[in-house]
Amino acid sequence: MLTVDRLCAGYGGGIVLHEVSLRVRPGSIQAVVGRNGAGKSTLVHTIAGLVRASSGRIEIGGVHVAGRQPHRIAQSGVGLVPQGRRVFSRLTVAEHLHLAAAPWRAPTSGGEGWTVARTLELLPRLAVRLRHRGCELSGGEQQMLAIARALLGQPRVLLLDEPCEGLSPDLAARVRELVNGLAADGLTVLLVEQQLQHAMEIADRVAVLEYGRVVYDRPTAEARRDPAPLAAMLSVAAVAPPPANRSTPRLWADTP
Ligand SMILES: Nc1ncnc2c1ncn2[C@@H]1O[C@H](COP(=O)(O)OP(=O)(O)OP(=O)(O)O)[C@@H](O)[C@H]1O
Repeated sequence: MLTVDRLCAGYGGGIVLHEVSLRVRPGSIQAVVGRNGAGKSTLVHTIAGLVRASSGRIEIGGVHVAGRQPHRIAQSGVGLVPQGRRVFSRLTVAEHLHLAAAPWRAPTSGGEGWTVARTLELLPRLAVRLRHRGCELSGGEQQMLAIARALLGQPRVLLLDEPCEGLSPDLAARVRELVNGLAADGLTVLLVEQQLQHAMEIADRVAVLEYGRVVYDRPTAEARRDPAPLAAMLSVAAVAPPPANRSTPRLWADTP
């Protein structure tokens, strides 16, 4: 369970997040949408410890982690897939994976844990690119690598900051399928998305951030039944397709 309670955070004394509260259950996906500059990245960075919370609580499985160093928060079971992937251009895929799979990282979820072999099974495209450097990968491959790297940290809470940004519609749909499968396996997922429609395809709840405040947070099914408030907040058509089946994680094998 990820609990964020009246969280305030910002930069250089300025406040960006104003008393943000969210609760994300294990095995569920909480989408956070909002306009550019609303504070979505600041929220995931604060949960990951990259931005210091000025007040409020962040709990992972009931343990208060706000104020800890980022590596301690990662050890508590928080994995971050950052906006823009942030893969190292000069390191190979194999080097990224072996660095991320540090042996001190025991599974925090009590499950079998993520190994390099298991991530390659989930994301077989990476297996054929092991010797390629970050700068030689396509956008989709870089995104897979960013997700694999986060999984190797043995997260029980996965934070994804616009993982579909810049991907073709087909690849973006596969990333969503993958995220959906990870939630089906029990991960707690907080997904920052620009596209409301895409968020609603897989999320259990949708929250809207506006000027750093949560102005909407409802189950997706409810949002789908009454899309007008969301549409008004985001100035978009909030018609979404029915929920995706969350049963089996699908493999992502073919060429992106
Ligand atoms: N490192 C930083 N230093 C100072 N201000 C920052 C920093 N990062 C973000 N901000 C400011 O915080 C506010 C929220 O930015 P943030 O990146 O969290 O928004 P966002 O909702 O993720 O936007 P986008 O959808 O464009 O990625 C903005 O006003 C931004 O200028």
